[in-house]
Amino acid sequence: MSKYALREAALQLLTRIGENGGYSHVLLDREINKQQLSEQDGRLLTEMVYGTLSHRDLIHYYLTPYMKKQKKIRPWVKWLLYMSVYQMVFLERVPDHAVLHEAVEIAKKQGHKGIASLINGVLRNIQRNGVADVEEIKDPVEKLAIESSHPHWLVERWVEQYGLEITQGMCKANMHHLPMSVRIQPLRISLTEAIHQLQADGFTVEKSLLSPQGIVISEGQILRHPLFIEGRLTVQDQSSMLVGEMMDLSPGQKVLDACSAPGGKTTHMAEKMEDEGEVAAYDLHAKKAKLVNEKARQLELTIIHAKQADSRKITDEHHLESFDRILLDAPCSGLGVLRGKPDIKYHKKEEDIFSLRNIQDDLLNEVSKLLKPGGKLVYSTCTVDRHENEEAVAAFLCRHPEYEVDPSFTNDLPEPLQTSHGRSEFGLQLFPQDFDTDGFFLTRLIRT
Ligand SMILES: C[S@@+](CC[C@H](N)C(=O)[O-])C[C@H]1O[C@@H](n2cnc3c(N)ncnc32)[C@H](O)[C@@H]1O
Repeated sequence: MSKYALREAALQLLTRIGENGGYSHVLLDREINKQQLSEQDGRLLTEMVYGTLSHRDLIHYYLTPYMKKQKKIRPWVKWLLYMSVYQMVFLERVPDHAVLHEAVEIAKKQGHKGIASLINGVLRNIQRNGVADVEEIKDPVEKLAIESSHPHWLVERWVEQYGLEITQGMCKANMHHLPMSVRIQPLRISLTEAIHQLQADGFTVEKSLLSPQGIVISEGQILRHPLFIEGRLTVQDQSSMLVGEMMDLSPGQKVLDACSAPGGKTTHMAEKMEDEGEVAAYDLHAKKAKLVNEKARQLELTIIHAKQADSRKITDEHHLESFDRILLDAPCSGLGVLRGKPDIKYHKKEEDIFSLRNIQDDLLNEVSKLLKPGGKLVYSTCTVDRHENEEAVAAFLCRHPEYEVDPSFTNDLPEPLQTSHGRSEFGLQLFPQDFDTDGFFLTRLIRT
């Protein structure tokens, strides 16, 4: 595909995602497959789309002084400018004159001479005079929000909860690509064998520090590899692997996974149980519960039975105090998983945190009734927010004096996490910059 056609495709995707909020990874994959793009073209298209989206607010800041006289411009014109400025400022290997020339050509073709001349004027001015320095922004929260293109309310909230330094680390990590990690199905392949096979096939891999089943892949297309296709390994972020590691499972137990789809943690638990015992898995949506059963089949695990149910009423399905282990991997605001999908940070709303917390409280209250005395309950979220994490646990413990944080929780954490600054009396908050993972929270409670 010519560079011009690639830029046109990038512009179409950006306008659609930026204005209508389509899922960037789904639309990008679809475009790459539809156009049958080479690996190199696919990478450039992804770079232009993801790069522009993840730097949206910073680019807007750069453009503002050059757009003062402009009244409203059409969305595609705005995205053409954003995309061009992204390439001029951040992509060193693309010469400015090529970016400028092609932007003007696209403007002529899709609009008219007037738009082409606007694009030409703005981009030439930027080429001549450069862009503003964010250091000029005095307020540190505002500066961080703009330079990392995160919503102001979120940066403010994080700074209040975790301080400026940790927030800076988080925002920076969210601007970078998340390395892919996979989990071996240990009943079907050993870690050494999997690493050996992947290396022999040209992959660059290393063992995870957080799970003995985890492999971090820095080079190589795992989704096309036979080990993945045959279900000998599955894709899972290392932070999520921690859950299976911390459930303290053994063969023969009866386990509840209250919010299970798509089944990453359900299958991990069944592996830890050597596929002996029972995992009752639920999800609010029937279609999603089906995904859990499919994943279990793919990985050749037989003890998982997933069904649709609202786990806020799960005591309708089971006897009280009947499970050895319970996992509540709760629906959450997802503020820990902003890095893979650069546009989702713009759609998050602070009020969602409060409505989700109500659901988390209801779920915790309900599932906790099903745990046997002496049993263990893991509560986890893929978010970074005290209200949904530490505070949710603290409030639960107040309401349920029969529960406490498992005193051996910290000692059982993998070695690198034992001294992590995210530990508190209520659990462990993993920040995305700590181990280059998603942001994640987990804790283990016991019923005394
Ligand atoms: C964080 S995701 C779970 C991810 C899953 N544990 C995994 O590792 O693959 C939360 C899930 O909870 C489900 N959910 C939300 N509210 C629920 C409810 N009231 N009862 C059961 N499931 C619910 C959502 O549909 C979503 O699939």
